[in-house]
Amino acid sequence: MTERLTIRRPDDWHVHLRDGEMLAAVAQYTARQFARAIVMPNLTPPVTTIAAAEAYRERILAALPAGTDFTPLMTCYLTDAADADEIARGYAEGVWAACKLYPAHATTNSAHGVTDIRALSSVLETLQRIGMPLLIHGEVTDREIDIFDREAIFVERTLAPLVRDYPALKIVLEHITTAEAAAFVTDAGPNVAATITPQHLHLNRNAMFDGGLQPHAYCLPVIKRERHRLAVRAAAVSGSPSFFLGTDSAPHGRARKEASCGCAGIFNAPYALESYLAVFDEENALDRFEGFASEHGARFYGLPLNEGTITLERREEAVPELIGAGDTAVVPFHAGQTLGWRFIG
Ligand SMILES: NC(=O)N[C@@H](CC(=O)O)C(=O)O
Ligand SMILES: [Zn+2]
Ligand SMILES: [Zn+2]
Repeated sequence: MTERLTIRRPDDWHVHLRDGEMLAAVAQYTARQFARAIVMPNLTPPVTTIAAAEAYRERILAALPAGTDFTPLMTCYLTDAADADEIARGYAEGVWAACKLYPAHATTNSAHGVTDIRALSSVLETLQRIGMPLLIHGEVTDREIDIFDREAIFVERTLAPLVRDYPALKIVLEHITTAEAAAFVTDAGPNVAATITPQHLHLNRNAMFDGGLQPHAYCLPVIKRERHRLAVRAAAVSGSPSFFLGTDSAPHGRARKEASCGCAGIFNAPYALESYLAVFDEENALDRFEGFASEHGARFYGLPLNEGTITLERREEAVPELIGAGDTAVVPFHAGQTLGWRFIG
C-alpha cells in the first residue's frame, strides 16, 4: 500500500477567496496547499475592470503572511457591457488569466452576469483570437427548468452551439456535476475542459436530505444523483487532460448557511487535497492524481508547471466542526469526519 504520495505542487483552478474579513480568514488555506489559484470575480461589486482586478490581487497578497509563495490568477467577470478591448489589454498585461461567464442569476453574486451569451460575439471572437480561456458556470437560468436538469440543458442548448461556432475558443466548463457534462467534455477535443470539485466526487443528492435538511451540502450546481457522481468520478480519475482540479471552495459564514434561505457554496479549501486524494485512492488511481492536480490545468491554460513538490501521508486527519470565529466562522466540507490522508507540505 502506498503510504506517502509526493507530487509536483498543485494548483486550484476555481476558488472563491472573497474579500475583507472573510478573505483574511480563508486565503491562507488555499495558499497552504496550492501554488496558484484561479480566483473567481463574483465579489460585490464584481471584478470587471483591470484596475479592480489589480486592487483585488493586492488585497489577496496582503491577506497572506509575508513571503507566502502563492500566485492568485485573476479573472474578469463578464457582463452585458463587457468590452473586448479592455479584456484583451488586461490579458496582454498579465492581469487576467481568464474571463468568467455567469449566466445572470445562476448563482451567488451573478445578478450582473450575462443575459444573452450570443450578444457577446465581439468578446468571444477576441478571446478565441488571443487564446484567453472562457470559464463558464454552466447552468440555464430558466426557472421553469428543474434545477437538477439545468446543467445538462445548458450543455445541450448553449455550450454545444458555442463550441461549434467558436471551435478554437478555450472553454472551461466549471464544477461539472453530470454525466452529460462529463461526456460532452470527453468528446469535445483539446479546447474544452472541465474542473471538478471534491464535493461532486464524494456526495450525491441524498446528502442534502440526510436525516434532515443539510445546508452544508448545498452548492451550485446542486449535487446530483448517484449515477452522475459516478460519471464525474470516472472522468476525474480517467487520466484525460481535459479534467482538472478546481475546488470551488466557496465560504459563507455559518449563519448565512444555517438560515431560512441558506447560501449556496461549500468551504473545502482547508482539506482539499486530502478530500480529492481519498477519491483517487478509492478508485485505485493514485498514479493519476498528479496529472489531475498539478499538470492538466496548467497545460490547458498554457502556463508552466510548478517547480517543487508536496507530500501527503496515509494518516488520519480529523476535520473540525467549525473553522474560524465570529462572522467568519465557516463549517468546512467533511466537518466532524476523519479523512485517511494528511497534507504534510
Ligand atoms: N458554488 C457555489 O455554490 N457558490 C459559489 C458560486 C459558484 O461557483 O457558482 C459562491 O460564490 O458562493
Ligand atoms: Zn459557479
Ligand atoms: Zn465557484
